[in-house]
Amino acid sequence: MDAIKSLVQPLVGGGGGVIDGMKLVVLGGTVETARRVSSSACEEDYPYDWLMLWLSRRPEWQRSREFDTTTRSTTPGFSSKVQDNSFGDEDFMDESSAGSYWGLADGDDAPGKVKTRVVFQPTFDMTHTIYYRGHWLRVKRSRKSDGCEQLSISVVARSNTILKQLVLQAKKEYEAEAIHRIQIYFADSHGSWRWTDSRHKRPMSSIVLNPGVKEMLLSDTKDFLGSEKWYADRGIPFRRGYLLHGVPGSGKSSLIHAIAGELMLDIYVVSLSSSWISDSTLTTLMGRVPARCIVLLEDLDAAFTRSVARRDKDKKDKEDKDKDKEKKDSSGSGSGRGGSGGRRRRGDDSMSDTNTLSLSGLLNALDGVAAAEGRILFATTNHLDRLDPALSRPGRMDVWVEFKNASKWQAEALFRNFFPSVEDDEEVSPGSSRASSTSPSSRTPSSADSRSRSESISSMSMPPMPDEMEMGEMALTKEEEEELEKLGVVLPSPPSDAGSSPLNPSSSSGTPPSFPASAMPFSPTSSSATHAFPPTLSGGPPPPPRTSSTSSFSSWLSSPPQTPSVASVTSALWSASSSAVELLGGAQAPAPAPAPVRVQTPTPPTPERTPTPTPTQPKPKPKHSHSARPLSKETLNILARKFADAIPDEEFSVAALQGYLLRNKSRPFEAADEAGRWAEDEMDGRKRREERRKVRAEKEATKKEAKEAKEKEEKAKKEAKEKEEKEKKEKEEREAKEKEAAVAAATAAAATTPVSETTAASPPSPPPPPPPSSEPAAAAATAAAEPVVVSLPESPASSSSSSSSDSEDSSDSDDDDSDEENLPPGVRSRAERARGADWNAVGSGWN
Ligand SMILES: Nc1ncnc2c1ncn2[C@@H]1O[C@H](COP(=O)(O)OP(=O)(O)OP(=O)(O)O)[C@@H](O)[C@H]1O
Repeated sequence: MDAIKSLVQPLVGGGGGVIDGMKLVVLGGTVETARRVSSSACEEDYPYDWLMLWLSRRPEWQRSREFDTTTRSTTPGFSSKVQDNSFGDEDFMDESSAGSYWGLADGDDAPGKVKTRVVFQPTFDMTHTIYYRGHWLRVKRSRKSDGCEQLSISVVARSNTILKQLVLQAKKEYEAEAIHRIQIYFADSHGSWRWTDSRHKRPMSSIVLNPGVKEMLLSDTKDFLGSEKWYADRGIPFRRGYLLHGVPGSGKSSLIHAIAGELMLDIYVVSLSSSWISDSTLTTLMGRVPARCIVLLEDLDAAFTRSVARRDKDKKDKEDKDKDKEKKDSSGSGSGRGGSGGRRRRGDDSMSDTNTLSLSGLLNALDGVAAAEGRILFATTNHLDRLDPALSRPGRMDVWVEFKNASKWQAEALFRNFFPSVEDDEEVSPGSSRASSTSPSSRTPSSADSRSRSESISSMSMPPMPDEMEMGEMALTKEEEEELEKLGVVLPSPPSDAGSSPLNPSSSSGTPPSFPASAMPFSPTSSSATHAFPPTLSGGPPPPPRTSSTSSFSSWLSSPPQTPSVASVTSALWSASSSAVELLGGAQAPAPAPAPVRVQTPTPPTPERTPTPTPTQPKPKPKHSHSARPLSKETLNILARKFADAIPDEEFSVAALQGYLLRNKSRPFEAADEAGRWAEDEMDGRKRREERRKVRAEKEATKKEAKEAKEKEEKAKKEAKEKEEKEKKEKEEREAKEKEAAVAAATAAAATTPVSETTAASPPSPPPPPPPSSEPAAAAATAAAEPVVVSLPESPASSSSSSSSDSEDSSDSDDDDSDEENLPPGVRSRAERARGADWNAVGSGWN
């Protein structure tokens, strides 16, 4: 309402009854004729992307005092660099082509200076007014409560044609952009696909593989996409898988990128080595890919390695558990320890919960019920030996292609592709890529043909628009109307001529002027109904439209689908290179589900090598330091051959050779001349590195052994010490027990002993002395069994009685006693001395 008021205000001006009445009329009419289109980024709503791209190109934002800028747009069609994008190679940005809509660009051409591209977008929660074809449009970008971005464009007009035109134009511009680019989506840990990057298509001709390989793959994928009916008729799931395996840097990702460009398919990447990947996440992701796309599973071996590691871990856990149980049983206690062990294990389990992709989970995601149909699956691995044979089942990985280090043939082709030739420069038409004409493979019918078609599609899909300012509100052409109908674009019709709108005969005057994005089924194809795309997070856009891509692609494949896929593969293979490709499995059999086709990197034709002539042409001086001057074809051939001769066969990856050429990009002659030395240096360096690695490994092994020996020794020492301490402790415990027993016995004996002397005169009985050892204790125990006679010191008064008792107790010492009686006073007899000793022994306990 505010918007309308602001528009009407200048017209109606100040107050007054008549004016107020007029205001009401105008306002009422305006309300009735206001039209709005809105679109949201979170839903599967392509128009959001179309409109955002279109808006960002509007010159208004550059004049506006309120706009948002970004250097990282989520809108496909904008080039962006994303840190976590590990897919493929560097994408060189074409600044000049971007200039038209990158509002601000650093105009400084200083070499090496990084340019920052800035996109202008409507500010959030601000209403912007832009002029389009004689109408003022009001644009509002807002954020909904669920965090999704929403874009509303409204216009005050009698009909909604202008909005339809706007949507169509935005769509065309978007598609014209998308036709040169492929979109890359990465899986996230929530099981959703996030739009991550948009890349320029990579020409097939820039991929240097031995003859026949890429042609075979391209033709096979095309055949597959055109064979949907064949699969449906036979009830075979419409899926095909390609396994690319081999050394790193050999072009696996690059080839997938190029094929995606040729087929105009987007790429959905999942890295199976991600820490969060699990069976359920992968299944969800696989069920959410659109009907036509390339799914790329990177590091396929990670799933298997982890499965094995997990099996080992489970085994170890089980052993640990058993050990714990045994310990618990034997000790009869230790519940605390067991408990903590249990807690620890649970902790480990919860960690592995985030990382539980299993082989069966992977296989299920590939061909389970939830797996999407129509997708082309590419999987890459550097470790074929780690994969499970279960993967070769049809529908999982049907074609296996091996990638090796660069052959001489590849080295030569790479060199020729890398440096420009004069002839090529003359041949190259403005705007076409050099690489597409230089590579011999670009002249193969399939890629050249498809490229020219895509170019014609591109030029067809974006007709020059008439000057907007002068056009005013135009009627839609018949084609536009049909296209809108196909798209299912439904816009509210004006109440006055609702029934008469040729575009929307079905829409009634009751249609609300504003409607949610979901009410606009812009989905380009009917198959998009199964395109269960999840809401992307943080404003990532849904997959871009592929309407024209798909339809134009089907026009490429307008011939009836090739029936048996294997046959087509076979023909593709043999036509590509009869000697180059080896088929494993029944290629002749009209098998509905073809056996995996294994393509080994073919041995390239070895050209008759004549001694490489030295190019006679004087070395041209490069005009620019960053690129070489074009060479004559003859010179280029000579140099390329020289280069290939100097490079040993299958020693270096293509990526390594490319790195060398990049360092010499302005010096083709030197690049060819010095290649031999570079290769030698590299191989020497490799040897040295290998030796260093060996020495390091040996050192580490020795260190490890020494450490283990030391640990063993320390453990033995510790065990011996523990044993000693344990024995000592046991001995002490035993002694203490014996002592207790002795004391108890002595106490018991003392309680039962008849005292032979009057206790009145006796001193208080002393506590029994502790037995020094077990023997005295035993003696004491024996003694306790007999009555103890305690001899007291003889008092003069009792000497007679004492002597009488002596005479009774020791009859064998009668002689001595009688002798004693005869002894002079002060001289003690032997017996008396002995008694004194006894007395002392007894009395010592008192002192
Ligand atoms: N066969 C090839 N043709 C053209 N360029 C290649 C080829 N192989 C490698 N390259 C170049 O080397 C770089 C790395 O290539 P790419 O990522 O495709 O290799 P890869 O086999 O997928 O490696 P990895 O297994 O490590 O992922 C890229 O810049 C690419 O342009």
